[in-house]
Amino acid sequence: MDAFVVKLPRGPAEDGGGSSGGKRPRLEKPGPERPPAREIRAEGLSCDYRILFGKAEADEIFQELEKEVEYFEGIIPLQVFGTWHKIPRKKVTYGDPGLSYTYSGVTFHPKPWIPVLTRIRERVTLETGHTFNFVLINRYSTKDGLDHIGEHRDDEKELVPLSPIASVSFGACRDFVFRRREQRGRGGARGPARICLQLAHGSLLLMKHPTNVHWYHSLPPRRRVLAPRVNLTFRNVLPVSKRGNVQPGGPLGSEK
Ligand SMILES: O=C(O)CCC(=O)C(=O)O
Ligand SMILES: [Fe+2]
Repeated sequence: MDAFVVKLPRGPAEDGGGSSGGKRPRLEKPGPERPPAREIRAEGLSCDYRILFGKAEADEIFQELEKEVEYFEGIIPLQVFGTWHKIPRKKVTYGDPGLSYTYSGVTFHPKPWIPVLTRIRERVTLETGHTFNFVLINRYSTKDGLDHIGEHRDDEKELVPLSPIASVSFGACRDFVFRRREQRGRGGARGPARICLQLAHGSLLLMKHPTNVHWYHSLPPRRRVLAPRVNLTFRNVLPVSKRGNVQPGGPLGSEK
């Protein structure tokens, strides 16, 4: 059996303040609305998962996201093994002025921050101690559960090296699957090859280095999930002046 399912709601209790320690202010105490944070660890994988927003606040933010976020219009090309496709979801980026990233050879500039995104970003910073200058938003629609994101790593050269990625989800709870980059074989002596999480409404998954070096992740199609889902990945993008020789098509490219 190669799949390892992390049953998030019933795992061992962790410190609700996250892993980076220090003197960060602690938010409300874990309670029925706010279960304790959970560390997810495997060889080369280090993530923290927690409920960041209780249901009422998550509902309110989700509604505001649905009203205020303006997704990129038209067909966003996705090149997989040399063939062009339309991405199977909606997508947009927001961020600090002057940043840019290249997707399948096309350079995009993020839209300026809007209040609902600033609110989420500030809460993520308060909770994790990390700051972020950019967010990639994916919306998986209601139509048939087939909207998805294929297997990829968030390892673009435009990202600040070693910086974590904070993934915040609203709406339908969907499976999120990590798959180890190197299949080691020989009885799986090095731990699980796959880890499946369920990312709940209002949750935060903090993906820390070196997760995106050693593990791919995906959000597979789920025909039975008919409710929409919005996911925000907060990132740190290098200002253009500080970038090395970034290859066109590489940054935030491949499946994204
Ligand atoms: O929707 C998700 O949970 C994952 C999104 C993702 O992996 C990405 O935007 O790079
Ligand atoms: Fe990703």
